[in-house]
Amino acid sequence: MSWLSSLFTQVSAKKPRPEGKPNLTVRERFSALRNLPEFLRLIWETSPGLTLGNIGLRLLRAALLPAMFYVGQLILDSIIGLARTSHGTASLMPVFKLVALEFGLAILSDALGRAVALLDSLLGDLFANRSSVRLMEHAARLDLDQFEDSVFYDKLERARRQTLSRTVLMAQVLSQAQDIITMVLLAVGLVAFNPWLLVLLLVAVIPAFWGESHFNERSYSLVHSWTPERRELDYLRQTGASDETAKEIKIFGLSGFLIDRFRTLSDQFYAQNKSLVVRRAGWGTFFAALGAAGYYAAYLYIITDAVRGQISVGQLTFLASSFRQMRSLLEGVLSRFSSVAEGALYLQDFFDFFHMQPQITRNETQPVRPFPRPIRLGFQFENVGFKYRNAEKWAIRNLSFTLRAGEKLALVGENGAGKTTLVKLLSRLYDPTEGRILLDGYDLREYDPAELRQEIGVIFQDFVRFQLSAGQNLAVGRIEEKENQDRIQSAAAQSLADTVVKKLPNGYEQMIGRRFAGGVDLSGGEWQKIALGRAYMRDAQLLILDEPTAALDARAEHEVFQRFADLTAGKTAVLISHRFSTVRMADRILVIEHGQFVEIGSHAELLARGGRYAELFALQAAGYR
Ligand SMILES: Nc1ncnc2c1ncn2[C@@H]1O[C@H](COP(=O)(O)OP(=O)(O)OP(=O)(O)O)[C@@H](O)[C@H]1O
Repeated sequence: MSWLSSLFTQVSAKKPRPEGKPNLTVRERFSALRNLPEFLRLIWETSPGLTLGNIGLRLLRAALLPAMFYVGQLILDSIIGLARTSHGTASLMPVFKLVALEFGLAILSDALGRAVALLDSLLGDLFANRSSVRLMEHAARLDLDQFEDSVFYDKLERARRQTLSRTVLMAQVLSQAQDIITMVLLAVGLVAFNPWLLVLLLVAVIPAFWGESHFNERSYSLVHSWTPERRELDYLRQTGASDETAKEIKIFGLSGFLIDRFRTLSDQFYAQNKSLVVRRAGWGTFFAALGAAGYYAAYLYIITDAVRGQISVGQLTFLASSFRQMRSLLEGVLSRFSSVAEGALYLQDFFDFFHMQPQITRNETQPVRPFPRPIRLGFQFENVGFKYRNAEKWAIRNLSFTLRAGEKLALVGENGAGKTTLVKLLSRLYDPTEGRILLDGYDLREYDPAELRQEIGVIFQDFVRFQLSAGQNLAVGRIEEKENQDRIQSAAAQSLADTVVKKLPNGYEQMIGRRFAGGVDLSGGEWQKIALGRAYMRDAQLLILDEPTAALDARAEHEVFQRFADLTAGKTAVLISHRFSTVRMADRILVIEHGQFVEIGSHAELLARGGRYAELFALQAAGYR
């Protein structure tokens, strides 16, 4: 039995499991079970009442089956007793009572089954909802940096996808416990009669379980190792018959070529799969026969005892039914074990996700520094360097400059120079890898990140187009003020979003974006005006606009900046733009290249200096001549 030896090598040698590959070693299956207590605790916390009810009903149901078998035994024995002694004259009342009892138990068992299914589904729905809320709450606490790690992201995705299957896992775990209790109760009866019956049962069932696991793993491996070919098969099938490809397939006469390749590949897969399913069917028959042999051996043994008068006919049926039931329960428990253990392994992703902690938090050990109002000195970059997670090169390096309080600073640099990165460091979406950023002389890390973000209004170039109403899309700039219509309307007026809203059929109530019914989509520039309005929703001390006007037409851009200068009077502002017509309005301009400082100064100073800025400015100006 080569499969048997391969099973044992699995137990002893743990192989690395490629990502997404579902076949597990036995050891992996067992060790994943350690996640179950924590999982059960979460279920309990979801609803102690429903959980208690569920467990209570299942306990009752677990005990019902042995009770019914026992009543069956009593019925048979009393029938035989009556037939022997009374020759039809004695009262049938005791038998009727027993039958009525069995009938009652049968109805109760059915009702309990339905009640358990109902509680499973209610508890499962509630658990799925609570898990999604927990997941969203925890994800909101984590750092941006963590979302950019592909391993973390896979974990989050898997944790998210697991929400539904975890409710299945919950029902499986509870059913497993219920069946085990039924088995223990039935086993007590069998052991009381003869312990060897239990041994016989295990001998009959366990090989079938091992066989099942082995062939499951083989099919998974086959399917897994054939992933590229199966993708190719899908591709060939689609390419061979689709509206997009039909034209070229006909003109070039490619159908024969594609069909031949499809036929070759699918025949190879068929051959390999056939050998596996034939072996599986063969072994399956053998194991089923082994199980049946165990059952009939036990049956013979019990019959012999009954014939010898050592047990009654009622006991005979009780034991035979118990044995048969135990066999099917044991098979069920063992095969469910595989899926429970696999589900428990996926729980690991879920828990790993929750064990992850954000790095950018308030320092709990030090008293938090109150945010300065107003900012007096500004933000000072001291030799700041930053490298994205898993990135080879530095996005920003050796950067030193001061963003003075109250000034309007424009950032200029080619694509990928590090402008957006600098803004993310200012708003503490990331912390510098090297060096530090000071605010009024103290490290930015000494302030509460939540307070810092309240004082900063940032509109990123890839701002979010929320599928919400126009008013809500503005209100996200300060969500606490979502009911404050005056504030929303004045923010809209400041960013020119009011001109967009006026044209909408339902004004501020109009759903924008196409995802939901009745939604109206906007042009790129119209979206940008709405997004800009978010910056004016808050009374931030530092305003950052990352390419805020890229999609605006020339007239709108001019107007936006006229207003911007007025509206940010006395506030600190950072502007990122590739348009020099915008940039030149700033008090000073910082030029960066490959994440490094190049020069800083006013438009006039930089032009006079004749450096990089003057060169870029001349280049763009030439385009307009
Ligand atoms: N999340 C990220 N992970 C890894 N690298 C990143 C990430 N974001 C940006 N980078 C890299 O960091 C460098 C600086 O990017 P940044 O977005 O700051 O440039 P930018 O000056 O704003 O460019 P643009 O003018 O195109 O908006 C680029 O080389 C970019 O590829």
